[in-house]
Amino acid sequence: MNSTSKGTALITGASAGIGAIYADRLAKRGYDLILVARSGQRLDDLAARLSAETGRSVKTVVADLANTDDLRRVETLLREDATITLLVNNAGVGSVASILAADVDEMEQMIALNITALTRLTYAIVPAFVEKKAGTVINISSIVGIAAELLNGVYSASKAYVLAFGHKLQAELAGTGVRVQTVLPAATSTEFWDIAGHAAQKANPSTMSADDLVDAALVGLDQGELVSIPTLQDGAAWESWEAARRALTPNFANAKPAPRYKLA
Ligand SMILES: NC(=O)C1=CN([C@@H]2O[C@H](COP(=O)(O)OP(=O)(O)OC[C@H]3O[C@@H](n4cnc5c(N)ncnc54)[C@H](OP(=O)(O)O)[C@@H]3O)[C@@H](O)[C@H]2O)C=CC1
Ligand SMILES: N[C@@H](C=O)C(=O)O
Repeated sequence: MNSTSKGTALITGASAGIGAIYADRLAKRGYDLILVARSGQRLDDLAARLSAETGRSVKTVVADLANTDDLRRVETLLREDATITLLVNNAGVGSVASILAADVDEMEQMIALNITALTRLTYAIVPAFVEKKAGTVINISSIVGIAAELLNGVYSASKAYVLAFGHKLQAELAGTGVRVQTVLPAATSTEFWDIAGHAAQKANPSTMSADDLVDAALVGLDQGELVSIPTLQDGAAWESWEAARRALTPNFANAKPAPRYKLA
C-alpha cells in the first residue's frame, strides 16, 4: 500500500475485467481514481471497496464512450482536472464473428469505442501532460493487432490502430517526460469473451487471468517498456520483429516501381 498520492488515474472500462484490476492495482500504488463505464452500480461497488481498502479518493463517471455527448463529457473532465496524471484507455469490445457475418452497425460502434474514444481521450489529456512534462497514457491494444486473422477483422484492425497510434505518439513524445505504453493482451479471462461470442475461451488453459495480465503490464511500465505483451514468453522475438519493421521504413519510398513489376 502506498500512502503518497501519485495524482489521479482515469480508467475507462473500469467496471469489470482488466479495467477493474487496473483500478485495484493503481489505488494500491497510491493513485486516486476516476472510474468510467456504463454500469453505474458496478462502478459504485468497486469504488466503495477500493476507497475502504486503500483510503484513496475514488470517483465514478457513468458514460457510454461510444456516445458522442458522453465522450465529450469525459474529454472535458480530462481537460479540466489538473490532478490527472495517468489515463488508462482500456474500454473496448470485441467479436469472433467473421467480417461478412458481422453486423456493420455493431462494427461501427466497435470502431467508435475502440478507436474514436481512445483517440479523443488521448488528445484531451496529452497537451496538459506535455505542458507539465509528466504523465502517462496506457493504451490497451491486443495481440490480434498483429495476429490479425485470429478474431473478427474489424476488432483486429481496431487494435492494430492502437498499436500504430502508440508507436507514433511514443516517437513524437520522446524527451517530453510523457510516457505512452501500449499493452497487448492475448486471451484473458474476462466477460470480453461472453460479449465477443466465445464464452468458452475464458476457461481455456492458455487463457491468462486479468490479475496476471495487469500485474505483468505494470511491471513492464515500471521497466520502461513501450509495448508490453505479458503472454509472450520470448521477449527477444518482439524486439526482432520491431527491429525488422523499423528496418523496412527507409526502403519504402522510391520513384520507380520495383523490378518485379517489370515496368522498365
Ligand atoms: N479479454 C481478452 O481476452 C482481451 C481483451 N483485450 C482488451 O482489453 C480491454 C478490456 O477488456 P476486458 O476487460 O477483457 O473486457 P470486459 O468486457 O471484462 O470489460 C470491458 C469494460 O469496458 C466497458 N465498456 C464496454 N463498452 C463500453 C462503452 N460503450 N462505454 C464505456 N465503457 C464500456 C465495460 O463496462 P460497462 O459494460 O459497464 O460499460 C467494462 O468495464 C478491451 O479494450 C479489450 O479489447 C485485449 C486482448 C484480449
Ligand atoms: N487478444 C485477445 C483478444 O483481443 C486474443 O488473443 O484472443
